[in-house]
Amino acid sequence: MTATPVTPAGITRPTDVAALDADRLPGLAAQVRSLLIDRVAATGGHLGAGLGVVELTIALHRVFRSPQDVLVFDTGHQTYPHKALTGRALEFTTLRQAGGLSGYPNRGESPHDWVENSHASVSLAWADGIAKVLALRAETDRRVIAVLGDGALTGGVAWEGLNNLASAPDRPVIVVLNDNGRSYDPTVGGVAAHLRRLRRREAGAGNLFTALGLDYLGPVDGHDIDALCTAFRRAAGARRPVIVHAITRKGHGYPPAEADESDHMHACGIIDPLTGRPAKPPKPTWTDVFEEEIAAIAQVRADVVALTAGMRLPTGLGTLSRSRPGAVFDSGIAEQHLLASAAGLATGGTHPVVALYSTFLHRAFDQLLLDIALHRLPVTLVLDRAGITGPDGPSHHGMWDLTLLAAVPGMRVACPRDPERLCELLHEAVDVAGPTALRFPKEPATEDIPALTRMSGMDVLHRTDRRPLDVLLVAIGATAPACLRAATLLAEQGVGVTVVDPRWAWPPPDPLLRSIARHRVTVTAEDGVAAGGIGSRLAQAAAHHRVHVVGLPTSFLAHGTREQVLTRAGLTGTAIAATARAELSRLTAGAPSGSGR
Ligand SMILES: Cc1ncc(C[n+]2csc(CCOP(=O)(O)OP(=O)(O)O)c2C)c(N)n1
Ligand SMILES: CC(=O)[C@@H](O)[C@H](O)COP(=O)(O)O
Ligand SMILES: [Mg+2]
Repeated sequence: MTATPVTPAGITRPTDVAALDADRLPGLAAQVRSLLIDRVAATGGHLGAGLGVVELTIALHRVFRSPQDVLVFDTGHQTYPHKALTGRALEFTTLRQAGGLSGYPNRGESPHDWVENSHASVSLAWADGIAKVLALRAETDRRVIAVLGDGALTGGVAWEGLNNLASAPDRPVIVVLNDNGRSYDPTVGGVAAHLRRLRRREAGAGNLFTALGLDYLGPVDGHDIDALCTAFRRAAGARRPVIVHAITRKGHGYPPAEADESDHMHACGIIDPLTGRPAKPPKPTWTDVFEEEIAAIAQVRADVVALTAGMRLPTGLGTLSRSRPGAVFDSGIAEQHLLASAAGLATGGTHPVVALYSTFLHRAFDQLLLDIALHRLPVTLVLDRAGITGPDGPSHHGMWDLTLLAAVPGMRVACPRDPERLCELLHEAVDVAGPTALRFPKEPATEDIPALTRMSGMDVLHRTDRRPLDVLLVAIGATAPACLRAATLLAEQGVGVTVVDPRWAWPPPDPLLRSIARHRVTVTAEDGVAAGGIGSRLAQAAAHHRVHVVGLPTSFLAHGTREQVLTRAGLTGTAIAATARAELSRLTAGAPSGSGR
């Protein structure tokens, strides 16, 4: 009689995986795969990467004893199988929803999760640090395993990791290289070429890893559980730093993902699980607007080139890469290299446009400050996913960029309020002979918000007729709709409101400081941390006037929909209006002014 199939729901802990008869493992893999497809189809999330590591994750949990053995996943987008095999299978109905399962490892969910940061290439550093502390505590019976992708291996900090792991033969970290040949695009650069030669066992390929001093096991079929278990046991027995080179296929086992040449369904929205097609036709996004405009600009500006860190399509460089292939440069997942290479390109007379997600700028701040700004080079950063991204959670919100950018000498920061202004400001930015940045949110392209008038670059969006200049609302970028909503609420309460959009939010246009001086109260709104952001710098610049900053708290904001997170953070029209009212009341009562947030 055939045994009943093992379902992930029946796996409450990794030892359940280890205890299974080997002939039941293919069934378990099939069950995990269908769980991922069914659940991600219903909620949206990452798919291709997780499908590619189902067998690899089963093998990890058969050979190693998590959490006694430490499993560190790089980037973390591929950990849905790991979550399914560590007792969370039933929670996938809440995936990436407020209060529900995170799309990345999360220490609050499970002792089997270690690194919540979804930024690539740091798993080896984490593993190195954990191995060191285990050695200090003489806990030599615990193994440390880092699982990183071939894309993550194109990041410089991964090579810093290999360098350090190789320096400590007595601290045996096991590196599992999940090589599916893809980042989003096929992985680029010399590392990718070397991995291809190793995959093909080409004679004379050499081996970068053994040359550094690690043992190398592979290439191993990353979908053969038995072969993987054998390799992992050998790696564990080596008692020295070792890399297991597993060859996997991104999207494996789900034909729509396997057939998706763009990125093997790396991430998807709500889809029909049978076809893999979106349940609803996708709406045009800000990224789409940028994609079209940068291609149009580059058609007439031969000096304009575009740069990406392994994210050509997600950052909207697809059209340009097809219309002018030589104008788009992909560094791999290497933002620090990307920005310093932009400095080199700019020195040579081009105007580089560096397309990044806002959150990934953090690791290249030094290159922005001392390679680009110090030399006052004409580089434009286009920061997508700025502000609250939502379901991707705290390590993906693009909420620190304004604070970082405003601290850079000579930096000019454009914050378009709508797609029309995105196009306008992009054209202006590529004409600036110095460092500029332009940022926009992850959401469908909003309706254009026309201005009543423009004063030296600053747009006036609303004025309450026949009312005094009680409140000035300064809308930074995508907060304009919320500020206009606040103006309506305040006007209903008899408050005179002016709403302005500086467009170039930093440094502030002169008319903005004059407007602040003319109004009783100023409230600024930005989808960036309030501390050190545009508003607090305006407050500083207009210190003798009442400026109240509505912005995001300096804290890590959990995942949820963008609207839920913005509402929780008080970045809504109602909350902005309440801030203005409270300040006016304090003024009227002669009470001391409240501090900015
Ligand atoms: C520093 C950084 N830059 C960009 C990204 C966006 N990103 C997420 S996954 C990914 C591709 C990762 O490729 P790989 O490591 O090979 O994993 P795979 O998806 O193939 O399993 C990228 C570029 C990121 N998470 N971190
Ligand atoms: C893990 C990672 O960094 C990317 O996959 C990111 O989650 C994609 O974000 P979008 O879905 O907003 O393109
Ligand atoms: Mg990969």
